[in-house]
Amino acid sequence: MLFRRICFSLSKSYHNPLFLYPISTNPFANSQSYPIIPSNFEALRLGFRRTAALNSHTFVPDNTADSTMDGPRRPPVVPIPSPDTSGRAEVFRALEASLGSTFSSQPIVPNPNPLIIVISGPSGVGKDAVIKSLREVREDLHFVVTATSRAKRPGEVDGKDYFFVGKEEFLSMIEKNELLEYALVYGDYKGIPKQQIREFMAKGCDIVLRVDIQGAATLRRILRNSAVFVFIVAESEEALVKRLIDRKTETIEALLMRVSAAREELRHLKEFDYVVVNKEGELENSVQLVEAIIDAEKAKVHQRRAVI
Ligand SMILES: Nc1ncnc2c1ncn2[C@@H]1O[C@H](COP(=O)(O)OP(=O)(O)OP(=O)(O)O)[C@@H](O)[C@H]1O
Repeated sequence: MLFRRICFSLSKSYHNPLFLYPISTNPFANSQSYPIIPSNFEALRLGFRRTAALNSHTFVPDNTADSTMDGPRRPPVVPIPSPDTSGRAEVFRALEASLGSTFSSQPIVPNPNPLIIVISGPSGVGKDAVIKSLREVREDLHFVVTATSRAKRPGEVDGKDYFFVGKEEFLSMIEKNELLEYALVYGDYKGIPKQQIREFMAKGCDIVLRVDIQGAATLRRILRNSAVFVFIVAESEEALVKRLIDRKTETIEALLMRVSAAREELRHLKEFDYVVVNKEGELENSVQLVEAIIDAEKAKVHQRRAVI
């Protein structure tokens, strides 16, 4: 009851700072040019007058003004010509003069921070397929090339498929803390070079990292919420297994290992920020959804900020 009374008396108070907020804040104002004096049009519109006795952000109701929102208005101190009869520049200047400040040409919102997008999911769900299509439609993304200690296979291109570095060099990269994350996979090292990420983030590019579930878990520990984690999944276990069989790239042993690992890997879904169900024959929709996730992340008011 006491709380309600306080709220009621605050809402009645003309000294309530919330009540005054729209007057004292002008998001378009360039405060370098003129001091912001919210004295004329806006104040008159709301039926306030400025008082010298109170501080510059404080106003009291002007009983001489018409304080109803829809009633007749007092003309602004600086007459503003109608856009119907005057040029845009003239109306623009009059609006500035009336507000007592110039309109800034600075962007209202700064450029979004470069984003790190971690794409992961069980084997065979379509990570590579999604990334391949994404590469074609988004030029502003940098797809990180992983470093590996394994030998180059026929047809592989250094710097495109992997950075092929010898085992000695890889160990030296670990020693110098040059890798964001690394793992020993079937006797070969694989890792993400920090320098490559730094270089492209400095150019304003968003970064895409394609890692397995274990890699994603490690990156989550390192990057926490500064990166966005996307889990790609097939619509069903059955669809996933059929896709892997059709790919014809695995031996029977490898196939069995991948499908049994996939079951366990699906449990990690909750550690991700987004899930994309890559349905059979609907690869394009999945790519569009990943794009929408990136766009939504770039439009966030509270941006992620990754420091590598
Ligand atoms: N939406 C889809 N519909 C039908 N086939 C698909 C779809 N997405 C991917 N594929 C096919 O499924 C197979 C597995 O996809 P892909 O190789 O991209 O999986 P992956 O997640 O990268 O697997 P891995 O982790 O084993 O490398 C490929 O043959 C690919 O062309």
